[in-house]
Amino acid sequence: MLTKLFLRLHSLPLSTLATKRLFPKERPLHKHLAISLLCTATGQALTQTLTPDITLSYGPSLHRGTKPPPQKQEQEQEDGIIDEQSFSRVFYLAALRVPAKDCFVLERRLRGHLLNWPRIRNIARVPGDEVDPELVSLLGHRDKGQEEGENLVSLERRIYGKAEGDGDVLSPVLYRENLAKTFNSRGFMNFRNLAKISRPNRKKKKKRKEEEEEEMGEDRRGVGKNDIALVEVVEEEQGGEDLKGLLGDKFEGRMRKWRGSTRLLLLDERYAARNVEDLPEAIKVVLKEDMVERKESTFELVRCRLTLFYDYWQMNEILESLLPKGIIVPSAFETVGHIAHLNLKEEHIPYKKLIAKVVLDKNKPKIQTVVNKTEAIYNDYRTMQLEVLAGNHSLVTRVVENGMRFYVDLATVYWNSRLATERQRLLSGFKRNDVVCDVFSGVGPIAISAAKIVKRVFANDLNPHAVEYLDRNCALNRVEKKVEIFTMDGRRFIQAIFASEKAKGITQVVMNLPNDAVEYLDGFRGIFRSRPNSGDFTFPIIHVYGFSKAEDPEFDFHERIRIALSEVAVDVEMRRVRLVAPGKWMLCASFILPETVAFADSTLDM
Ligand SMILES: C[S@@+](CC[C@H](N)C(=O)[O-])C[C@H]1O[C@@H](n2cnc3c(N)ncnc32)[C@H](O)[C@@H]1O
Repeated sequence: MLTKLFLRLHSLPLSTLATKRLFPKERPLHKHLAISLLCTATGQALTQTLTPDITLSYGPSLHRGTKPPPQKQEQEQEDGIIDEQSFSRVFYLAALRVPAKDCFVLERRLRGHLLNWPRIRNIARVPGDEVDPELVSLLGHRDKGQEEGENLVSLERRIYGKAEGDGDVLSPVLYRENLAKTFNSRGFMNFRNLAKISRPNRKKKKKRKEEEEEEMGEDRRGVGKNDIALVEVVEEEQGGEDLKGLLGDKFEGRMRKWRGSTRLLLLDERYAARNVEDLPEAIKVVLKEDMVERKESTFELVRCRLTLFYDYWQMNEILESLLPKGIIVPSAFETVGHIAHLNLKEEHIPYKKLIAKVVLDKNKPKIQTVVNKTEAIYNDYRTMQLEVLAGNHSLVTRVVENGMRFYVDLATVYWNSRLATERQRLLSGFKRNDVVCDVFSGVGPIAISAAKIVKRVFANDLNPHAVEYLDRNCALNRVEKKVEIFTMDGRRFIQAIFASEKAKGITQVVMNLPNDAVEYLDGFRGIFRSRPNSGDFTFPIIHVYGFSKAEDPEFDFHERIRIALSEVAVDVEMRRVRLVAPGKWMLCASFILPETVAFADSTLDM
């Protein structure tokens, strides 16, 4: 059943319009949700309804709308397989069909009355709404006082060489001659040679097309269905001239009024079941103005169906509906390059593959792999035990931080994107003449970024995989000449580097191994002991990271530093970096290596 309103000047005032013509069966929202099965004329099941949630009476929600009938047999939900079809929801709305060229002006005017749903454009397109302007000009416009019938006859003559009642068909030669005389340059499209002369060159044509698209403000690729939603007109006027025969199947029913390209302005869902006289004044004014201006309306009110697909819904909406009630929906994850890194709780484990699939689906294409940390970090290299739950199994990824690129293999090296801000802060304190010594460098986020600022960097890590990536990343960021790489235990590295000639210029030392770095501070005791006291020494600034669960984390950390250095008078600048767990702080302490420590007698047992 198709119904539409065709507004004509004489039909004013709008309140006199027969309400039933517009939406023959009023279907207010609550009724709509209550219907268990809506049947089409052929008796097929059209929709399955959902139990309405009274608390959610407005806006798109998986608890609202109706489910379209399944297209294929619903499958048992397997591990990690999501029945995407079960997330489709159908909403019925009213829309104004308007000429494409007017849609943006009207959108601005009617803003408060249009559909305002996230990610749904209130200017919608349906298949066949685009009409070649040349065809429109061939038909002419009724505004010019020409009857539609005349337009059709003239169009038929131009396309077929004859119209109904014209008698014999013209001979091809005469026909072409006739055409050549009457057509303007754009009318030669069907005749190759003539078309070549008259067709604007490709570049110009492309430019014109782009301009037209820009005018329309839309991307033609978005016509009809996209991945998140589909708008279809479900009720419109029947009758009128059928131009299908002339223009092809896709124009069936659409071109009867021959207005050219059109767009749908989706009206706010409150107006879904309203008749024209019940629409707000702002909309009625627009309709009236149109009729006055053009002698007959080019606007029509249609009923349409908006289907929202799996891709429309946000991650939390999908997870909420997938997971049993009472289970907290995992909402956050860390990302390292193309990898999403979950930290699932015990209660999530039975659903880990489903959760991972949703995370993957909702964060493509940036996320290609979803992993879960299977146990806390205990090993020396601070690497994580990861289980790949969805996507590709490659844990080698590329991260961009601070304008630098880093290759990382999460299976063998440490990386934490959450420290990016802290690293940035640390780097902001480095100067051109600094020489940096990164004792626990990992794949180089500090060392390599520092190398762009400072004179020289000595970077060390015990993990051979980390050092391999450090080397690769230095080359990738073109700092290989500035960075000298070592693979040693941190304490021995400190001893070795400060025993060498390199020690002279070292101004900054970074010790980012928060679990244990403070224990390595004893490595500085006596580093200059064997050198003459009058020598040219630089006492570097040491930046050491640590965790503290104490009530006064700064005091606690300071105490541990003093103990490690066996020195009471250490003037420390302390900063809280971030809360890593409830009650557990990560801190950064910065201090100048005390002279007493550097020349201390007690050294490490080598
Ligand atoms: C927390 S990570 C920090 C890495 C890097 N600074 C970053 O911000 O990504 C600590 C690094 O210290 C390395 N490491 C652990 N124990 C070490 C030791 N005894 N000597 C040297 N490096 C060590 C680990 O392999 C790891 O790469």
